[in-house]
Amino acid sequence: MTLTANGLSRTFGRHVAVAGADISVSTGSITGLVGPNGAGKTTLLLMLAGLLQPDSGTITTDGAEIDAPRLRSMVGWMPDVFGTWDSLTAGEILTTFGRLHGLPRTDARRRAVELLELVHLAEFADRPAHELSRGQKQRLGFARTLVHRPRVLLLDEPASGMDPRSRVELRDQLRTLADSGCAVVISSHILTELSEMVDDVIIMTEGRTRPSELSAGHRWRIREANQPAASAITMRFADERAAARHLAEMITAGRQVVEFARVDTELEDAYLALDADRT
Ligand SMILES: Nc1ncnc2c1ncn2[C@@H]1O[C@H](COP(=O)(O)OP(=O)(O)OP(=O)(O)O)[C@@H](O)[C@H]1O
Repeated sequence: MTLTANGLSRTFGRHVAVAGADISVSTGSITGLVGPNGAGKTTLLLMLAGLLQPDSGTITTDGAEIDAPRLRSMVGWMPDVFGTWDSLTAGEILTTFGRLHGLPRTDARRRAVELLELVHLAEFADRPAHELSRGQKQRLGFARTLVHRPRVLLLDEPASGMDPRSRVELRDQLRTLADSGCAVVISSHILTELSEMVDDVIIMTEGRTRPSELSAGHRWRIREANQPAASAITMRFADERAAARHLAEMITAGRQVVEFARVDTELEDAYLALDADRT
């Protein structure tokens, strides 16, 4: 399944927030959405989630136009600030969302238990949401996003309040979800982290989208024993297997490799090379 938006635009009063944005995401892939503050990322995601009416443009799934209610039923939307109903417990919040998505009561309860376990909040099932920390609320927000088993996940800065372990888990969970048939879009300003988890990147500036001009594959830094750090070399490999093959060849040839690591600043470099700035 492919979700495609063409020429999406949205203005607020006289301010053009999104100006003819294009994006296409498919099952199995994780797409990063990056851009400066005010570039229009959240506005674009809201339109893709069926929560904000575009002024113009089309949204299709596998080529067929899709209306907002159907979009809402297939998309899981995780906003950057997750408002909870503070007096409800974590379990009640997820059950309520399940019910709102049309699950029968017992299924909604079962799904809530399953999701609280997934995000390691089972012990908070019966505690009111106001007792959760910011990162815990974000994990609950992620669980809420998954309640109706969406086929498309749109996540706006999902990891900003999470601790390192939760971030790593989120990254693994997103890959598992993509592998099991989800298309994932994730907006983030943490570019090194993003580049570790995405297959594609869309850059947004002043309401417009453009594919990132990242080359295929990744660069790896290689240093041999007694080689000064400054003279370590970098090489580009198509994928991890190719990198591992090269490492094996070096070792077989008796080279004393002491550093062999992926360089994850490429997205950051491409971003900083943009002329665009915050608005
Ligand atoms: N409801 C609104 N009413 C008026 N202007 C809005 C509204 N929502 C967004 N905007 C404006 O539209 C532009 C795009 O905002 P948006 O939130 O989509 O940017 P963003 O790329 O998500 O930014 P950030 O990285 O800071 O989250 C901004 O200039 C913002 O001020």
